[in-house]
Amino acid sequence: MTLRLQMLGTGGAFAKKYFNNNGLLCTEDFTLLIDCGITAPLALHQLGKPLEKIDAILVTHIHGDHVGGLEELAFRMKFVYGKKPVLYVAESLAEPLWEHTLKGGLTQEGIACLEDAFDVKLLREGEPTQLSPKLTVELIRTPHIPGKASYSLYINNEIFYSADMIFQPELLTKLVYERNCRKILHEVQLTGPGQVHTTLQELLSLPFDIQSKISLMHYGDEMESFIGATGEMSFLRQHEVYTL
Ligand SMILES: Nc1ccn([C@@H]2O[C@@H]3COP(=O)(O)O[C@H]3[C@H]2O)c(=O)n1
Ligand SMILES: [Zn+2]
Ligand SMILES: [Zn+2]
Repeated sequence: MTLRLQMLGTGGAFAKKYFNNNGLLCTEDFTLLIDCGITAPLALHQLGKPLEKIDAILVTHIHGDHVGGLEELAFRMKFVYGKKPVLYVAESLAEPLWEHTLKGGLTQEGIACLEDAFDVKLLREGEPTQLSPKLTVELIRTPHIPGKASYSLYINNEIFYSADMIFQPELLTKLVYERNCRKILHEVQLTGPGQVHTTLQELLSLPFDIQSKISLMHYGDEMESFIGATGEMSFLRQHEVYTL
């Protein structure tokens, strides 16, 4: 089953050389935008991708580099295309996404709640959900910021796409050895203490066979100086199209 991934950006929250870590995941008949950060509208414009070609958006957690572009997207879909974008979101994130992030900008006549701006599809953690005939996504809650929910994705029961997350070696080991995970798209923090992210040093402690499945994303502007220093892992490049 062919899945294609094109990252709109592969940068961390403060990167300036790279757009926000948001990706277009495509089957032959469906395009899912994974996260829609502050830079997503500009990245889509530069790639020549019209918003109406996006069939749905899925958000992993509530940080600007993952949801900061939703206001523009919703307004342009409404006023330019006359459409309500489909939004997949974890049950636990729907209310805070509206109350804490989108309400201020989107509220106006005709828009009083998240469902007025988006065709909201709630996802439950641990329950694989079919988004289209060839695309199934399961949310796996992974730790990021204490007290804030964040969800990584298990795609088609074989590809792990990490949200921003603290290193979870047991999860990665279990996915590879017990759930036949064949590809891991993982966030990485190259320098400084991880705290709320996974450091390169932590990922380098994984067995080589797991490392060889990992592509690194959500990195800082210093990425180029780490080429050749990532063990069996490689860097995902923004705008390149990968067959997964
Ligand atoms: N305890 C924290 C919380 C946040 N941060 C930084 O803020 C960014 C928010 O977006 P992010 O992509 O999750 O990356 C976070 C950290 O860089 C951080 O460095 N330490
Ligand atoms: Zn982030
Ligand atoms: Zn985050």
